[in-house]
Amino acid sequence: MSAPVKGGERRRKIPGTNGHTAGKDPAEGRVSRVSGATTDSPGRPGLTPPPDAGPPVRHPAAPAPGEPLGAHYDLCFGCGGGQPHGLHVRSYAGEGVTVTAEFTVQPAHQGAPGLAHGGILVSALDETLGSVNWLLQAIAVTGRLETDFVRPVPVGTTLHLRAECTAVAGRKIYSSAVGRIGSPDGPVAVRADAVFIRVKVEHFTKNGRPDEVKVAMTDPDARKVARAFEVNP
Ligand SMILES: CCCCC/C=C\C/C=C\C/C=C\C/C=C\CCCC(=O)SCCNC(=O)CCNC(=O)[C@H](O)C(C)(C)COP(=O)(O)OP(=O)(O)OC[C@H]1O[C@@H](n2cnc3c(N)ncnc32)[C@H](O)[C@@H]1OP(=O)(O)O
Repeated sequence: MSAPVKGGERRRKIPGTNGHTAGKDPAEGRVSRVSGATTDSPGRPGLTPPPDAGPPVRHPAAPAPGEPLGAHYDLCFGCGGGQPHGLHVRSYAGEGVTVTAEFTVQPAHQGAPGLAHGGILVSALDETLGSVNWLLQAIAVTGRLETDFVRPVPVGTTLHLRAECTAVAGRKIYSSAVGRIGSPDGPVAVRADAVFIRVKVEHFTKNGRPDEVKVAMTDPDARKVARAFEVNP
C-alpha cells in the first residue's frame, strides 16, 4: 500500500493497469478522483457513466430536504434498529438528489484496536449511497462500489456522510459519497463511487425471504419502501 501524501491524495498502481494518471482518455476507463488510477476495463462494467447517461431527476414524491429517511428494514445491518451491533446509520434527504447521514463508530465496529474496520466504513458508505435511491423512488442494489480510505477513523467518531447521484443510464444509477470526521466540514476520511442497478421486487422475494419482505412492506415505518414498490411493481 502506498503512503498518504500531502492533501490526502495518493497515487497507487493497480495491478493490471499501467498506473494511469488523472486526465487520461476517459475511453480508457474511469479515472479515480482520489487515486488517479483507472479502474474500468473492457468487458467489465465500471463506474464511468456511458455517453447516453442523463442527470438524475428527483422524484416529485421524494421526501423533503431535511426529512429523516428512517430505516428501510428493521434488521438491515446499516440502518435497522433491530441489529444491536448494526451501524444505525441515520439518513436525511438533502437538496437535489443528495442524502446526508451520520454514523457513530462503536467498539463492535473495530478492525485495529480503537479504529473502525474498513469493511464497516464501506457498509456505511453503501448504506448512504443506497439511500439516495429513495429520492429517485428506485429500488436498486449495489453493483459496484469503490472506496478510498483517506484517514483512520477512531472508535467514538461520528462520521458525517454525504452522497449524491451523479448520473442515470437505463437501470444504472451512478453515485458518489464522502465521509468526514466529526462534522459535515471535517477532514475527509473516506470516499466512494458506486453504480446501483435497478431491480424489481422479485429480486428480494425470489432471492431473499419472501415472508420477511411481506412483513417489511406492511410495517408503517417502511412505508417508503412500500411506496417505492408501488411505483416499481
Ligand atoms: C425486506 C424488505 C426490504 C427489501 C429491500 C427493500 C428495498 C431495497 C432498496 C433500497 C433500500 C434503500 C436503502 C438501502 C440502502 C442501502 C442498502 C445497501 C444496498 C446493497 O448493499 S444491495 C446488496 C449488494 N448487492 C447485491 O447483492 C447485488 C447482487 N447482484 C445482482 O443481483 C445482479 O448482478 C444485478 C441485479 C446487480 C444485475 O443483474 P441483472 O441480471 O439484473 O442485470 P444485468 O447483469 O443485465 O445488468 C444490468 C446492467 O447493469 C450493469 N451492471 C451489472 N452489474 C454491474 C456491476 N457490478 N458493475 C457495473 N455495472 C453493472 C450491466 O452492465 C448492465 O448494463 P447495460 O444495461 O448497460 O447493459
